[in-house]
This record gives sequence, C-alpha cells and structure tokens, in this order.
Amino acid sequence: MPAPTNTFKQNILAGIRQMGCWVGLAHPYAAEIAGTAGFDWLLIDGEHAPNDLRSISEQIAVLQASDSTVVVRLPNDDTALIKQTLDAGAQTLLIPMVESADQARELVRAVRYPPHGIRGVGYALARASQFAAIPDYFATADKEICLLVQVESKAGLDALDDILAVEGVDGVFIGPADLSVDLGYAPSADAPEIRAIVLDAIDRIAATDKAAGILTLDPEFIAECLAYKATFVAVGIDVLTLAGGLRDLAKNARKAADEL
Ligand SMILES: O=C(O)C(=O)C[C@H](O)[C@@H](O)CO
Repeated sequence: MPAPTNTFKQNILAGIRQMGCWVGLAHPYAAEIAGTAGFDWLLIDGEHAPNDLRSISEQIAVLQASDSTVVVRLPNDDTALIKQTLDAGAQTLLIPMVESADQARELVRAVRYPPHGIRGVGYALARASQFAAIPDYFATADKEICLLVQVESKAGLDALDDILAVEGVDGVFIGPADLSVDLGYAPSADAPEIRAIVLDAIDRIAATDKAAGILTLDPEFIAECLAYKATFVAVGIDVLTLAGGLRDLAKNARKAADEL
C-alpha cells in the first residue's frame, strides 16, 4: 500500500486548473467549514496566520474528510519544520521567500528521504504513514510530495530562471504583496506595472514543466492569471470573507436601526 496519491500535484503539472482559498483563521473548526466549500485546495497559512505545528496538524486532520487538497505554507524554509509538517500528513508545501536556486535545491533535499534528500525517517509515529498502516510509505512518499516555492522579491524574480531549472521544484507561486513592496509599490499589487511583472513571471513559469500559482481576490486578474496558464490560483481568504461579511452585516443593522 503506497503513500496517498497527490492528485493536486498531478493536476497542476498536467495543466488542470486548481482553484483554492487561503485558510487563516487558524482553528480546526474554521478549517472544517472551509473544507465543505468545494475548493480544489486550501492553504493553511503558517506564515501570516497564528498557526503552529499543533494547530496545522489539527487542521490537516479535520480536512482529511474534505475533497480539498491541503497545502501548508510554512513561515520559512526551516528543514526541521518541513520534516515535522510532512510527518503531520501534509503532502504539498508552499515555502515563502525563495530567492536562489541553491535555496530551492536545499528545499528539494528537505522534502525527500535519503539517498535523494535529508528528510528524517520517523513516519512510523506519524499521520503521514497513517501511523505505520502504510508499510510502503518510505519507498513511495517522495513521489507524492509537491514542493511549491514562493518568488516574492526582486532577488527571487532575478533568480526565477535558475529556480525553474531546479529538479524537484513542482511549482512557483508569485507572492504579489511582498513582490510589490520589494519593487517599491503599494502592497495591494494593483499597480499595472506589478500586474505586468506578475503575468510575465507566470508566463515564464508556465513555459517550463512546472506549475504557476498566485493569490488574487480580483476577478479580472484571476481571469488574466488563468489565461497566462497559472494552474493553482487562490481566489479568497477566509479571514477577509468573515471580517468583511460581519462588517457589512453590522453596517446594515445600524442603517436599519437608524432608519426607524
Ligand atoms: O506576498 C504575497 O502576496 C503572499 O505571499 C500572499 C500573502 O502572504 C497573503 O497572506 C495575502 O496577503
């Protein structure tokens, strides 16, 4: 019995568009709700949401019942945290602020077992092997791991072609807010100059054997990124959907109360 098949990895590499959502409420109950929405993938954000390994693990557990693929973004490229998160059952990782081919190569080694990498062998204790219920986990795990790296700085953009040449990187996600700021623009990533740079990067990624990804809430830019062959596109953020919806509700309630 092999490691679970990573259909998300298969789909993005086959050019089959996967539509996703950011999950930043950092609680399994909220993740469970997101898991019923019908997204192809859900990003558990360990970088900007108040998550730690335990809360990420709890969200992975509840999302096993969902048809959405779990993608976990870690706060950085720490190999120990990569090991722990893979053991917790994540098969797709998004690593922020990747700025060189050397860094990308180290990440490939971190998600692979020896002799092709340095991932520590402890799956017998872990959800990844269904607590040793998958006897062939060690031999089959590497193939089902999907490594996505974030290019979100000028340095990363300058190194994009070198990063794309790294075997074992499956996809490159363009971080629009951080990239905008690093290029001297507002973090909204709405500037036409930034959008042109992002679309050019997506074009360059899609011209290789790797997948291009992005997060944008703007329906027009979503369509543009898909037209440029981005294949993993996040179109929402749970925190903003909740906060915005509650603000509108409160405003309408106040309006109704004041009109009487
Ligand atoms: O730079 C970006 O944009 C991203 O990496 C996405 C943000 O971190 C996400 O939290 C939305 O702001």
